[in-house]
Amino acid sequence: MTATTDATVPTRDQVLRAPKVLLHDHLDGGLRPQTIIDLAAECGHPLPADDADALAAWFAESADSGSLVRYLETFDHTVAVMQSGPAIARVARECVEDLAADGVVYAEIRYAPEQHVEGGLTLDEVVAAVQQGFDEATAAAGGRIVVRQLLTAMRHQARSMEIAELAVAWRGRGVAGFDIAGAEAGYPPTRHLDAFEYLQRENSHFTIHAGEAFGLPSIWQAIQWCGADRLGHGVRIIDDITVADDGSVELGRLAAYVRDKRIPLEMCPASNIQTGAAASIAEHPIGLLTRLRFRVTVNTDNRLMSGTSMTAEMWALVEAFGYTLDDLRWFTINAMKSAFLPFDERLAIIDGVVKPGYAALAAEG
Ligand SMILES: O=c1[nH]cnc2c1ncn2[C@@H]1O[C@H](CO)[C@@H](O)[C@H]1O
Ligand SMILES: [Zn+2]
Repeated sequence: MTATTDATVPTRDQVLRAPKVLLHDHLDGGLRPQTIIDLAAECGHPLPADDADALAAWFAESADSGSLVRYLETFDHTVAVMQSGPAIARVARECVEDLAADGVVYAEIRYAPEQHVEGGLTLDEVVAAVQQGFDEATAAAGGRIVVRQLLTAMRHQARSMEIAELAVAWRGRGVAGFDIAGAEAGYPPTRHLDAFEYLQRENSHFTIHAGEAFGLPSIWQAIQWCGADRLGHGVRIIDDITVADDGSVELGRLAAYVRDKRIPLEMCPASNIQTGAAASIAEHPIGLLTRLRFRVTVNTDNRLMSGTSMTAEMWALVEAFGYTLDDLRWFTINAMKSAFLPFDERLAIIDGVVKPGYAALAAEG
């Protein structure tokens, strides 16, 4: 053991206090239950439950269906109450407050602007409202957390080019990249090839939800046709890896490419169990992929639907795999290296925040 690392298994309190980096978290999947109730009352949206605990339970149960499509239906209620500037700004502000309280030091938060125009907002006004909420909360947190937006286009819709242009227009003003999300089967990433090609010409960054509810062809398209910088989930890359009875491992060409190129996997264990992409945390491919040193990152996906947090995700991994502070530090540095932030800013967070934070925990013995 060196002075700055620790090979002991942390306590839950240490996981909470450890600096954490979050690359995959949906703004409309992380509302506080009470906020949904308040906003629904303001805009007259009927909810399936009317007190905060019952509503939280409804989301968790409804999302627990084993199907991505059914999981996504729960977003009807969160998106419905995020249709005005003040409502969106409040959700964005509270998101940052909740992440900061959970020990997150850097986060990229995504949502689909096209889903927030029912109340008459323009796409630009939606992005501005989110940014206002982020700015207020990051200022209040006194620099303890840095937050960027990722703009998502819905893969079953046809607005990806417009959203890609919006991401480029807002680059440097709080937006760090682009994504596509929604039901995966039947909506391959190549459907949005023009948007991805445009972003590449603009030297922009993007990630693609791929290999969650659909397998290798989706991952292959996302990387080799669309040029994704990172993979949202990417769990099905496991289908291209063979583990023999003697424990030896063979990577197929796609899995080898993903590992060799250090393509970041935005893994979201709790969400994957709800949508049926993995049977349990202990059986989640993150264990093998970590052992094989893919560039694995740990994420929440939807804190409301999965009743989760960065601390809860990491703690579940500690319990299932016996991960040490060194392992959590590795996930965190992997994530920070993979962020859509300029290199010098990534380095400043790794050297100025992540490493000292883990060193302080290691010194606790
Ligand atoms: O795990 C997921 N896979 C695919 N799509 C998702 C997931 N979580 C959320 N969304 C979709 O992304 C939209 C914008 O944030 C959400 O409204 C939801 O439909
Ligand atoms: Zn997601």
